[in-house]
Amino acid sequence: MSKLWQARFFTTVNHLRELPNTTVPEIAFAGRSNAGKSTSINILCNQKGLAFASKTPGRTQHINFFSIGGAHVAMHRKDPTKVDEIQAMLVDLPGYGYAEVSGNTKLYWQRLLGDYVQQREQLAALVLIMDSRRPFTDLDIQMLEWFAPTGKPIHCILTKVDKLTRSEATTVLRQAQAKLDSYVDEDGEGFPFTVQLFSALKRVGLEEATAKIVELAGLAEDDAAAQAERIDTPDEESDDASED
Ligand SMILES: Nc1nc2c(ncn2[C@@H]2O[C@H](COP(=O)(O)OP(=O)(O)OP(=O)(O)O)[C@@H](O)[C@H]2O)c(=O)[nH]1
Ligand SMILES: [Mg+2]
Repeated sequence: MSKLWQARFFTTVNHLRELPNTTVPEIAFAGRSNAGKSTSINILCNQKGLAFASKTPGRTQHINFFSIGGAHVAMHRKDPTKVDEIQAMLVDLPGYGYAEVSGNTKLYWQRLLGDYVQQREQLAALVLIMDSRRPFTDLDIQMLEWFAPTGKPIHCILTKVDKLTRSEATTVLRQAQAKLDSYVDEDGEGFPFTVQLFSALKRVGLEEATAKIVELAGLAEDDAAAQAERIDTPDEESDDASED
């Protein structure tokens, strides 16, 4: 059972000033409207109705936070003792590039998204969800370039691969990898960008995505630490246990 399965709805945010004052790592899911962000969150968390997925593009219009750890947090949100138990947050961002929203609304959301990804200290990594049939649209690139200067990781998920043949999928993955490798900073250093294929429908790449997100959210160490505690490992065995 993956840690992500514990996810619960935490809060919805419409303005930056409403962002929760939690300090745990956040993993945000960004991507074009209809790319499959909400569906991916549901599959990763093994809960059908957690994030609201829809056939209608532009469905997720607020920033939705899902907490991991901390029993019944949704009900005890105001109770700091419960909030303390939260270990990480998954964040479902509104999709961009949705043609039907008016210019002003679009600008408002674009700015909110930009500010959130560039300024949110708690944000540990970005998961960039892209339709494998048309990855790296202009707005995806903009998102990538907004976030790259933070030096934090971006994990690209090329979803809906069930719509591609095996050889198409292989090509798409190779091209995406090359695209990400082409980003270098002023010193010629690459960025911590990774990419994988995924299908929520066929559950392709589910294990890989889970492991990656658990790692990025800092939940992997927690798991290892909890396990060590349970087994009560003597000191001399924990060669790589780096806590002071
Ligand atoms: N074939 C296929 N369809 C998928 C997959 N993942 C999502 N979809 C479909 O894509 C549509 C959009 O999915 P959502 O998860 O709502 O997309 P979103 O990125 O959250 O969209 P917004 O909330 O508008 O930003 C839905 O009809 C999903 O059923 C997949 O892996 N394969
Ligand atoms: Mg959505």
